[in-house]
Amino acid sequence: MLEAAEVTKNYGEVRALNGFSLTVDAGEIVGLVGHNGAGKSTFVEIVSGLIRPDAGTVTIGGRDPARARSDVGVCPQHISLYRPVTVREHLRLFGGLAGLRRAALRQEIDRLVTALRLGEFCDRPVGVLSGGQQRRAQAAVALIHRPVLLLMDEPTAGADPETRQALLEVIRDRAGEGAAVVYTTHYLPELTELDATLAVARAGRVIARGTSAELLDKLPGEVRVTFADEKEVCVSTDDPTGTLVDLLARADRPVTAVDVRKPSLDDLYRSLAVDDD
Ligand SMILES: Nc1ncnc2c1ncn2[C@@H]1O[C@H](COP(=O)(O)OP(=O)(O)OP(=O)(O)O)[C@@H](O)[C@H]1O
Repeated sequence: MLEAAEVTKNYGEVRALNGFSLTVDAGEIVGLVGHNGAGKSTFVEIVSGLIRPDAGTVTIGGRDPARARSDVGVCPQHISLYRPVTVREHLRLFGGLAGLRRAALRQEIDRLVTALRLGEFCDRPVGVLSGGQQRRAQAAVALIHRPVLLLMDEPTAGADPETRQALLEVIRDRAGEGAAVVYTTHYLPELTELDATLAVARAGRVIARGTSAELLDKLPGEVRVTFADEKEVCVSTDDPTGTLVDLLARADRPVTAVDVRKPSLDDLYRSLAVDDD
């Protein structure tokens, strides 16, 4: 659905993207992670058709982003809604612009009002809503025309657990119906909940891609043995079981505790996304 190859984008001296490549299939959720400034939002803006790359290619269902806008739903990192306009009016406006007719538009609005729990504030201007309510409204605007590619740029930033849960459920449902999803976040447990594959960005390119299991498999685990005198031995190892057996066999004092820690998504993030400088 989305194919990006060797995309480069410079802002003056700053190289925001430096050979960024990513493929996302229909029905796939890709968790795009990476430290601040890695290039995630710049990539999302290029795929949205908002800015053009300096080099490289991006296609959405085989088309240029500028020609595929109606296929794409964008939830930008910063709220970009009209403050005096109500949530329902936003949904009518953007649904109408995307070509939804009356009955279909009403049905789609009703679905989103229920799924994202917008009912209580749907007829209030965006400007008077709380941050979490605005987040839900922004997501609804991204989803109203049932896009086949969803670009969600930190959609749950600052959201409370209920808002987060509602957003994740809707995104999972849309992927289940065949939408391709690019989901950027700094909150990695969300990616497990979404059953997302991962793309790790660093310095303007994707440096690791795969399921979390595949990426975690390449990381060492940690074995910790505590002795009766409260001294500890902690070893980073590719073979935790073998290492533990070895440490216990060589122990010259009573052992009071052992702990084998498998690598976590946080370890993965730390190992792959640290800046070079
Ligand atoms: N409009 C712009 N003008 C100049 N520099 C920019 C602009 N947009 C982004 N950059 C720079 O490009 C680089 C990549 O920024 P980008 O916002 O894409 O990163 P990000 O991975 O989304 O970061 P974050 O996690 O903080 O949202 C950064 O060095 C940033 O300062």
